[in-house]
Amino acid sequence: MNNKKYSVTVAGGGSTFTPGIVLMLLENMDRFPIRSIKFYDNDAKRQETVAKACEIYLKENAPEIEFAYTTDPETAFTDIDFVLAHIRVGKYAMREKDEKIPLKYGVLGQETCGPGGIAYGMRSIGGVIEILDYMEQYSPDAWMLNYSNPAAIVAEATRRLRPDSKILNICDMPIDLEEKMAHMCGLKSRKEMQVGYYGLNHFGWWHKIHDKDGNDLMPQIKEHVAVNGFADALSDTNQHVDASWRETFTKVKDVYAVDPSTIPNTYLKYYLYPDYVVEHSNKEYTRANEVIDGREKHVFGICNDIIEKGTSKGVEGFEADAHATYIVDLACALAENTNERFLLIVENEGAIENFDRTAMVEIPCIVGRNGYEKICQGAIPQFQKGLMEQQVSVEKLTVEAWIEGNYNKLWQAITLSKTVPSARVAKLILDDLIEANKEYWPELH
Ligand SMILES: NC(=O)c1ccc[n+]([C@@H]2O[C@H](COP(=O)([O-])OP(=O)(O)OC[C@H]3O[C@@H](n4cnc5c(N)ncnc54)[C@H](O)[C@@H]3O)[C@@H](O)[C@H]2O)c1
Ligand SMILES: O=P(O)(O)OC[C@H]1O[C@H](O[C@H]2[C@H](O)[C@@H](O)[C@@H](O)O[C@@H]2CO)[C@H](O)[C@@H](O)[C@@H]1O
Ligand SMILES: [Mn+2]
Repeated sequence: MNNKKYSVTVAGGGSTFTPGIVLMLLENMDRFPIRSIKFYDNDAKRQETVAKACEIYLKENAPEIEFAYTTDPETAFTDIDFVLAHIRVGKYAMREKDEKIPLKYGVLGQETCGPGGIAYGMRSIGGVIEILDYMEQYSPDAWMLNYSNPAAIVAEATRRLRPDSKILNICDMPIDLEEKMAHMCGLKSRKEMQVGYYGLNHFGWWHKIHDKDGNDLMPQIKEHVAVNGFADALSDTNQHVDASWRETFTKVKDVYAVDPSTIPNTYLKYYLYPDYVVEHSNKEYTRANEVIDGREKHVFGICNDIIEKGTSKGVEGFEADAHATYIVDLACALAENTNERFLLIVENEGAIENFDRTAMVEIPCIVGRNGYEKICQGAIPQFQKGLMEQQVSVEKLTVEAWIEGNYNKLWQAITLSKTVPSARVAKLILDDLIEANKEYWPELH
């Protein structure tokens, strides 16, 4: 280990995930020493609540770390080694619209899937590119670890618009699910497994899982998933106690049944059972409402409590986000050349042999000081290839629509989504989304 101490900027300082990430960083100081943490957000008021609480917590628990929060890009991005980016352009107010507008027309409403995910992508591209540009302007050697959603569309946009930038796009859903699979096999951690995985972000499959001695764990995991999905494999650190997440973890058994040769990502539910999802949705109260009434109230409640009391001592509820340790793992891999394996969202270039070379795919990679090397996944089956070809076209058309301001390409993107029944319905949804997103989308012609 070199003796360097790192300087980190959290972009989206006002995120509900920020306190969990800060505590997780503090827990990992032995392997990832930190000299400075800065928060950056474009909503000063939202960020201030999270920042003031974290400032108190840091003073009481790690006074040696310099801390600052700002809305000024130069202050935020100067003299840093890493940007941890988790912005939500349009915040929960727009997530709610993403979810409720499609439902008006009988189409599922989801944060990152279907028309809602496309709408969110059209807002996120500009925000993420702006942060990447600030980082490159003020700290050209820094790396951005991006988990701002919708990661598939954001990754395609950065491939098209900033192909040489130092950004790694990553998602924590496979990490959460691997933790559950490790539990199914009686292992302590997902790190005791080695996996083969292919797909797009929120659209992938495990096709190989071995333990450290090379034993095949797939039969044991399949036996469990066939009956229970991921439902009863919740780990102690699992945050998803909300009913909607439990339902999603259970539904995996039906997703698995369609192709029992692989283990699916939970998000495939939205593409393979969209009718079921719509039937089980409440048009008036979607996941955005659940999050506003749940996670957001919880996190901001704790922050306000700490600020009022002037101390974090005796205030319960601030918890390190255990699943987010992959962020430290990833930063360490880059900084310390650990050559650890991660599922990253990267340009295919033949890693999935029979799939578009330019697609941004989610596959295992080895990460070290000079970035990543992809691990070839070979040829994929016709079923997955067909689904992925349709979905990657949705993602590419969305990015093209954003770059060109092209109405028809966005209409095509929504029409192509497996969650949408026809071009007619796609147009109705699109026209409502345009109205709702005036403040955020480029003008479409
Ligand atoms: N990749 C993953 O697996 C994964 C996992 C969890 C969350 N996420 C993503 O993390 C993000 C945060 O989620 P959340 O629920 O905490 O949302 P949130 O709304 O609580 O936080 C997002 C913050 O981003 C800020 N923001 C918006 N646009 C910005 C911009 N242009 N520049 C700077 N800041 C900006 C907002 O003001 C807000 O404070 C979302 O994109 C979410 O989808 C990703
Ligand atoms: O509906 P939300 O906002 O609760 O969750 C949407 C996100 O879900 C996944 O992330 C989970 C993650 O899998 C889990 O380990 C833990 O960290 O919580 C996250 C948020 O609930 C998904 O990967 C994200 O992309 C979604 O934004
Ligand atoms: Mn994700």
